Amino acid sequence: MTALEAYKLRKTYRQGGKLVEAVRELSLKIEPGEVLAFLGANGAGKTTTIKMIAGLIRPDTGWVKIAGCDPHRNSKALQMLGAVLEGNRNLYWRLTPEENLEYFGVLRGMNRKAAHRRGLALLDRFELLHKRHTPVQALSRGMQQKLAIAVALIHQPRLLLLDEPTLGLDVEASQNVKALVREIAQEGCAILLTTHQLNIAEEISDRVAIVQNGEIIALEPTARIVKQFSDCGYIIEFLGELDDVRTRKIEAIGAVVESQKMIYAGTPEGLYQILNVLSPLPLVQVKQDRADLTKIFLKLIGESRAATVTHGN
Ligand SMILES: Nc1ncnc2c1ncn2[C@@H]1O[C@H](COP(=O)(O)OP(=O)(O)OP(=O)(O)O)[C@@H](O)[C@H]1O
Repeated sequence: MTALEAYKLRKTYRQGGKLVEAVRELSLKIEPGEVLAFLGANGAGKTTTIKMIAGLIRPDTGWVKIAGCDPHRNSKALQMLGAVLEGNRNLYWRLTPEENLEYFGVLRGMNRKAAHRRGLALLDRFELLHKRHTPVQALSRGMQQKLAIAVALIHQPRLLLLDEPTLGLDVEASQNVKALVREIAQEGCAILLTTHQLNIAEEISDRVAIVQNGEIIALEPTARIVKQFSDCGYIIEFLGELDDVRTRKIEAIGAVVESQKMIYAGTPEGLYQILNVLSPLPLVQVKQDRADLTKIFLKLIGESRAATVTHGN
């Protein structure tokens, strides 16, 4: 059974007398064992979507089903959901890992003994068994993050929501969490992952959804999207200041402009148009580059913005 189905979700907020359409007709599905990376710039609508999926915000229209159950109508859906949403705030800092796991297991409807047993198994698997009696506040950040994921898995959910699981972790802790995410998926849990670290998304996701202005602008297998875009990325480095008019023209072609550099993943014709607009600023180099998710993301966001400018909305 499909682990997550979200259908035409829509949410509008009222902000200082103005309406903000945070999410508009957003649909997605995740199958068991699949990791979907949910990507988007700040304010794109990711958190609002995830909160609607987690049953924390009611959509204006549309619906969510977790393993066939709507979290807004049937509390059973929440038994099939695990979430690590805002950092590791799902933990009690003064309690030990063992106590946290048992507490949350019972809260999710498990009997105490079963929660204890599963908690110990998770601690063992997450290499935290030696810290089981240490208060959470005295654990390292990486350990806290692993524990937060363990707590979210205590009741063996079908769907795990992970918000920035590797943020602020060092290289080793980050590798550790990435490997765990893959393992959890291999055991059949579906994972919806949000991150701004696109290299992480590229490494561990099966599919990528890119959201902009509350809408999905790309939803594809990660390998396919990277392959599809390979060899079509250009980095253009130049000297001097680019004025606003020329910046807007170049953005309208679909490039993403940074300081003294722009990234364009389009056709050679588009590249020449950009060079024309740039002229007579001195060029440092124009190089073709292997596609990675960062460039693809910038390209799609750039194109989508260009389309918005062209259509004038
Ligand atoms: N409680 C709220 N009241 C009013 N507007 C809100 C509220 N929450 C979010 N918004 C607005 O909705 C839009 C989408 O916000 P959201 O937090 O879902 O984006 P996001 O993709 O998670 O961003 P980030 O990557 O910065 O966390 C933004 O314009 C934001 O300002």
